[in-house]
Amino acid sequence: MKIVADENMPYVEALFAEFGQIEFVNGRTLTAEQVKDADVLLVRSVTKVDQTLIEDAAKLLFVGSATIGTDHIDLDFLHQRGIAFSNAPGCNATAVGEFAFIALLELAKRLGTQLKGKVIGIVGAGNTGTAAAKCFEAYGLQVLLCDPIKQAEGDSRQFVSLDELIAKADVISLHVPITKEGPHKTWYLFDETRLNTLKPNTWLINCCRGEVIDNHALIKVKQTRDDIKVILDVWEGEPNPIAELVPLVEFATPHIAGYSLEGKARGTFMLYQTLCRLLQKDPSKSLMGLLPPFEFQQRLNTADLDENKLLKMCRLVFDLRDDDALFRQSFHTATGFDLLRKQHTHRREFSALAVNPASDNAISASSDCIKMLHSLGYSQ
Ligand SMILES: NC(=O)c1ccc[n+]([C@@H]2O[C@H](COP(=O)([O-])OP(=O)(O)OC[C@H]3O[C@@H](n4cnc5c(N)ncnc54)[C@H](O)[C@@H]3O)[C@@H](O)[C@H]2O)c1
Ligand SMILES: O=C(O)[C@H](O)[C@H](O)COP(=O)(O)O
Repeated sequence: MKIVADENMPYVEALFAEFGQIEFVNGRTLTAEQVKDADVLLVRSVTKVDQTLIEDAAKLLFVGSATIGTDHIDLDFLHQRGIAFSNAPGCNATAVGEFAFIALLELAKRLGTQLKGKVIGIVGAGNTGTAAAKCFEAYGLQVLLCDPIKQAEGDSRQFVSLDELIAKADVISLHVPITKEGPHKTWYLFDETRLNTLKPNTWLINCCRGEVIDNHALIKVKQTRDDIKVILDVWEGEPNPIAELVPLVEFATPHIAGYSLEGKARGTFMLYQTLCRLLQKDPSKSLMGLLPPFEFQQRLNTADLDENKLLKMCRLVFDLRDDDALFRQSFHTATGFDLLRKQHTHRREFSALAVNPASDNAISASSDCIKMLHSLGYSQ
């Protein structure tokens, strides 16, 4: 069996070698010629899988995308050809939720203010939106959810309309898929008109898909409204963000919100499980067996865990400032954006780090802080 896999997908060798020969390819420049004799194709969000790419791949039985989003896949064409497909829903949701939380702590620090006390509006209450809400709620923040689709399906959580969310939230975090049609289409959901309705001093963070915000309109609005603060992990026209926008953004990263080692491992592992099912084979590997331990010990006085100290704890797993600095240095070169992603050092999720009270410090104030850290996702 021949497996063609994106070279930037960790753990493919460890999980798929048992099925046959693996050929690693550059997913961005993948051609029909390279996939024509593949049985299995494993891709990331940068590969457009459509008729042009796989028309001649007569043996292709499975396409797997180690991503949450499926906007790069022509699902109808795969269905027509009878090729099995799986993405990896939820694989990197925790990573995205923690990214949004850490990024907003960083923004508060940079602006000399506090995240504590802010009202957070989450647009799209699926896997990543829910993971983000979990972090904000663990920190005691009020969260408003907007998801008309889930609301219509009878989801038991409380929802608000987008207009109400914009009017009430201090922070807006975007977590929708990109859709170009229908009553809830998200392409340019935040166009110039909507951006102009943001209340003064709103913080806007996008870690879903770049085109959910009209980036040209955002430049225009930011030029007259510096009170709005923006964090962007995703950009219109990736891998070529509009250069003029970058200096207007407080934190800029190259589509790596989902890049935790755990998230990457889960993504590849979910495709492995699907292929095992398809081939009616019992999986011989385990997810936990893939992840290296994260060893770190530090004595913290958690009795007074203020926001500064909380941010320091978050920086143990992910220091967003490094990615922001690297992005500004090299996003504008021809291959800069993709190289930043390829060379990204996968961070760990909060769960990789165990937090326990020191035996001589088990007073009730510290145990509240420890409970909060555990609710955020740190292990016991
Ligand atoms: N930056 C990254 O690294 C990264 C990582 C993972 C996912 N993503 C992107 O984030 C998107 C969301 O991921 P997810 O796992 O939460 O997906 P999901 O499908 O679990 O949730 C998306 C939610 O958005 C809701 N929605 C759709 N249209 C809406 C609208 N107009 N208004 C409000 N809600 C709407 C849906 O009902 C759904 O509940 C993915 O499709 C992917 O494009 C980015
Ligand atoms: O849809 C997703 O899962 C994310 O956007 C994902 O993090 C994209 O990462 P890539 O596949 O480009 O490595």
